[in-house]
Amino acid sequence: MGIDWSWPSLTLRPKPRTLPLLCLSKQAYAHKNASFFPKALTYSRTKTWVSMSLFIKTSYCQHFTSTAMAMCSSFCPQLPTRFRGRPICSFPSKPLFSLSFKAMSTQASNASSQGDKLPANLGFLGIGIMGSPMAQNLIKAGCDVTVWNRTKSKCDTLISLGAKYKSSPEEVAASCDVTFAMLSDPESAVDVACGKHGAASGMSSGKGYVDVSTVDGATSKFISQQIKATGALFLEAPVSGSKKPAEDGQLIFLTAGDKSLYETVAPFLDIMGKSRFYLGDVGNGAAMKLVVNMIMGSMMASFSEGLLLSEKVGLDPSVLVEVVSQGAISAPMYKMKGPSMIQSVYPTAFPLKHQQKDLRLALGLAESVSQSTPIAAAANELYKVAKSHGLSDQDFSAVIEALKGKLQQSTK
Ligand SMILES: NC(=O)C1=CN([C@@H]2O[C@H](COP(=O)(O)OP(=O)(O)OC[C@H]3O[C@@H](n4cnc5c(N)ncnc54)[C@H](OP(=O)(O)O)[C@@H]3O)[C@@H](O)[C@H]2O)C=CC1
Ligand SMILES: O=CC(=O)O
Repeated sequence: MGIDWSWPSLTLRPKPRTLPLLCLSKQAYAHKNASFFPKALTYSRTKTWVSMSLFIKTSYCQHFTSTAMAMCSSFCPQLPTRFRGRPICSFPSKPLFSLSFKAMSTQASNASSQGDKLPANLGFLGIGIMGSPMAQNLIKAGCDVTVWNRTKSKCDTLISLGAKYKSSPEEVAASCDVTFAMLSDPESAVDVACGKHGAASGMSSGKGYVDVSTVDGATSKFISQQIKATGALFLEAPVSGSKKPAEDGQLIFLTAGDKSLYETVAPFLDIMGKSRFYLGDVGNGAAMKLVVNMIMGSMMASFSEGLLLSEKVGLDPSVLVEVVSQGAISAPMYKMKGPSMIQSVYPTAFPLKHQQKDLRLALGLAESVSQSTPIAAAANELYKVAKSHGLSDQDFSAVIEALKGKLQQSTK
């Protein structure tokens, strides 16, 4: 086996004082203590965890060691929660500095012989706006990734980066230990998981299926049943965070389902994301995601009204964006999307059709528990109007156009 003993490279702030701090090993992972420093646990192309010494800035040491100790004492803390007593685990998963690994040692036999076998091959189904950067981050981290997408050409970049390609979800699932899926909506998620030549046909005991698409709980439970009927494990793991967070590995995973699969895939979630929540039974991750996106859809609709109203009364909407950004109602979304909305430009990060789908599903969730959600219902109508104006594939901030249409009609 080719062994390259060069040091992992480390990005530090200017002129750091450095000192040797610790050595992480597969044994650390076996004791479930290594999650406090996920980027240090890199899975090599030769299918093993690596031991490595790290050098970090002196001033980080106190924070780092106390964090490490806290995480060692409790890998999976039960945080107080009002969510119907469901267990919630949250892990901020980014270290205080970034590492890029040039080299790995090769001790593959040790890892598997000691029962801490980790997934060797990852599958990724659905190479769209989100799936592409997520899979790319896995590949760049050294994972062995096999991809499939309905439109094959979207896999080309990933293949050029080293991904393998299979011609059906079934073949991907059959050849991989864990398969991730990032599909548009409930219909496509079911089709890819359970349809003809779907992933379930290639699943079996010892494998895992992680659905990161945004779907409703009923859909997720159906997929879970189909996957688990094969003997495999299932985790729902929708993400909060858009195209840029996906590119930057800064997503927030909202997971639920098989806890052992959650633990198995945690290092991979940490490559793609900045934090992860384990929310208990299948359906809870979907519900959390829908509530978050219900709020987001209403916020964007309200922001759109504000931008247009400010302009109509003679204010500069870009000053409004600045004022909002400095106050208690600030949200990164306003500052990020406001300037382009003022220019009537909507470069797609989160397609409007997906935001409307999420509002529709959230309203269904609310109805299932007789919760009144009039603001979200009104926002949903606005997104439906925007869709009917042909804006489905624009960014969801294009919802402002639906209000312009109404204003134009009402002033005629
Ligand atoms: N974009 C964002 O900011 C975020 C999106 N999400 C959620 O992530 C999911 C994916 O979103 P995103 O990547 O933006 O969407 P895209 O529209 O870019 O990608 C959708 C993917 O689903 C595939 N697909 C759609 N229909 C089918 C079908 N019938 N059979 C097989 N494959 C199908 C598409 O394949 P093809 O290329 O062939 O069309 C594509 O790979 C959605 O559930 C969305 O709500 C969550 C967080 C953020
Ligand atoms: O689902 C969209 C997001 O930005 O999160």
